[in-house]
Amino acid sequence: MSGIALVRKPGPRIAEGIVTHLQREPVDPGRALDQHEAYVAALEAAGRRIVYAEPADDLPDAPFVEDAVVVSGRVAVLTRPGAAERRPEVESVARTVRDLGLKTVMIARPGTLDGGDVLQSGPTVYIGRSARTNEEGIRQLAALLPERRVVPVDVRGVLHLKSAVTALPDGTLIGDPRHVDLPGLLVPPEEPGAHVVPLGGEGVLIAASAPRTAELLERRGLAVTAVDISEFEKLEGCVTCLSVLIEE
Ligand SMILES: CN(C)C(=N)NCCC[C@H](N)C(=O)O
Repeated sequence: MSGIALVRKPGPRIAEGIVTHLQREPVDPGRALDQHEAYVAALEAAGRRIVYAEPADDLPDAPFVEDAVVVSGRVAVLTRPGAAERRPEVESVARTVRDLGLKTVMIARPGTLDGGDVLQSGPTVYIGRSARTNEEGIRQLAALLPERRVVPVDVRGVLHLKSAVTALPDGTLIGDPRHVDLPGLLVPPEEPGAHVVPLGGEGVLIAASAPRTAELLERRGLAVTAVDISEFEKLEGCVTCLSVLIEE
């Protein structure tokens, strides 16, 4: 698949990232960097051109780059993250997407929106109503993407919509009905199995912590690549959070 994957390397302060629903565990920055390199290599092997946002080593959660920008076609919506300490991440991501020639628009106060709450599947954009994304953020994103069908979704007990549900290449939603009410969910056998990144065609990227889901998806004819992202999972990250896919 052609296209870009926007990513950002984890910095030495990654272990200080925000933890909301999990018990804090020690995070090894060196291991996180190695895992990030393997994640990037998997996207590259799937044909993506890798573009790095500039390092933001003072901002521990900066590698979760998906929360700073939502890209729809050639429009990049710069977010206003719900956690105030994550807002400084957006400026450098804005520079990168402008350098790529995307038109930038932004979510403005009092709206809050994290990219992790935005799940795009075909013509539909599901937007999580979560502790990070408010009603005004949803309203603004819908107004900025008038050609898309926007579906707000309540999120319970997890950080983001995409902590609970993502989409397979055929549009099937895979996720956990304890956290979202969406019809026709394919329920994965383990929690991190709810997170997939489409790699093009029948390819999907998932976390190595979801081996039974990998088997389930392979039985459905998908080509699964698994990557170990344990250090990011300790900070409530998942495979989607570490990249933004941009079509060229
Ligand atoms: C879909 N997900 C989960 C994301 N897009 N982002 C994860 C951000 C994790 C970070 N420690 C935080 O609490 O903000």
